[in-house]
Amino acid sequence: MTASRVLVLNSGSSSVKYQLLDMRDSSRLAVGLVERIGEQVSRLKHTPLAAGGGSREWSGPIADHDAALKAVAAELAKDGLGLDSPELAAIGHRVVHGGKHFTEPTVVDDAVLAEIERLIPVAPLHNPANLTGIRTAQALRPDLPQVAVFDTAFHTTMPESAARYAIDVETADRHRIRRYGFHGTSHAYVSRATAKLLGKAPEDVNVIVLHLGNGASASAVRGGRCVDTSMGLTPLEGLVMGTRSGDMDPAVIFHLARVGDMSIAEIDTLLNKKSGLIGLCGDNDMREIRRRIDEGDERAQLAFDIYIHRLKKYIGAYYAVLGRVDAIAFTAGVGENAAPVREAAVAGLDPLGLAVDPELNAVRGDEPRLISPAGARVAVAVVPTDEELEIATQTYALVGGTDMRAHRAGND
Ligand SMILES: Nc1ncnc2c1ncn2[C@@H]1O[C@H](COP(=O)(O)OP(=O)(O)O)[C@@H](O)[C@H]1O
Ligand SMILES: CC(=O)OP(=O)(O)O
Ligand SMILES: [Mg+2]
Repeated sequence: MTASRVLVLNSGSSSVKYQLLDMRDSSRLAVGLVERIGEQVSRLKHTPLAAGGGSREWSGPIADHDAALKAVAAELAKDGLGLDSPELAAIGHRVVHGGKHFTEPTVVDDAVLAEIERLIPVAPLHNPANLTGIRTAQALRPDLPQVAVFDTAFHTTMPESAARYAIDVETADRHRIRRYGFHGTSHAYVSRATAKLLGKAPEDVNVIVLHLGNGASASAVRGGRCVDTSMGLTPLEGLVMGTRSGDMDPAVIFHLARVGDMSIAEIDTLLNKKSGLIGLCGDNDMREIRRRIDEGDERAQLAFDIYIHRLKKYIGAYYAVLGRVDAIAFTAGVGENAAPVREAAVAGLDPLGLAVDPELNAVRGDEPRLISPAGARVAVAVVPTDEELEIATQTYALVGGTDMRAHRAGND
């Protein structure tokens, strides 16, 4: 029996999403989520799809990502899908910051671990959790290849004109300050899937991808290669997000330090965790914000308007960067589910060939779909992302499994 399973771990600052896949047909054997790690009550939800059973939920304290992964391993073992299985070929890890160095999925060794650790200052919310996930997985299965798939990799094709900040070149180079971009696994997957939806090869289409989750980013993809993206040195730049400010005058930071008497650590927390939608209206969940707007809540409406204004600016900017745009693709939690966000983001852009058909926009579903009117110059699409499948596919290909690229969205 050849090992054909891949476990994918997507460790966030306070959560772990995981999937166990059988790469012979890319089917999911189990999926799950551990949330609120480090809080008094953490929650684990495990769904053993292969076993046909329903979801199991568990609440209780899970102190850190090490404990979280051990709890996941215990749940998998209950269904005979434990990490000790000889059918497991590799474990694939989402690693958020890979710097300039990692342009491809990489089998983890000590040097790779050291580099991920060195990048912690530029991804303080994400890289420590990614590292713990890898180390715990290594301890559980020292014989298995651990593969790191980097959020930054897809963006390494950006030209210097997009990747560099206009600051002193020597200072920037000394501290490796440049725009790296994130959510690259999603931007890559979704731009390919969008080309497929249009019945074209990725090389032949220019796409603006809007990844709108809790973290949010836009990218301009020309012929399958990223030419610009909205996140920068860290995942703080760009769009308005659930808890992050996105773009603002950097002098706000000096002002808060000098006049507001705040420390750098306090400002960091303010901009990363207490800004964006939650800072503007007290909620970071778009469902809740829409509910409040329907009740006439003005703060929620203003937060929504600021979110949309920024999104629209990026659509315009990337339209100009690409020159010719074939499609705009909405993805991730907000992009896939929030029809009012999609409608508002393209409202008034008819002169650019952009419009949304209200009936098509109201359709819900898991499949990629067009929401622009028939005959529109630019296709507007909802394209569900699947970072876990993409990580599994890249991981399996790297460790010598059958190259599943033909099965990936957009390539078959
Ligand atoms: N039905 C829905 N309507 C509007 N927004 C939704 C819906 N479902 C999820 N969301 C939004 O998606 C967000 C989470 O997106 P997701 O891509 O899962 O984020 P992340 O991976 O960054 O945790 C939630 O904060 C919520 O605002
Ligand atoms: C990089 C990033 O912002 O990731 P997430 O959306 O998972 O927080
Ligand atoms: Mg996400």
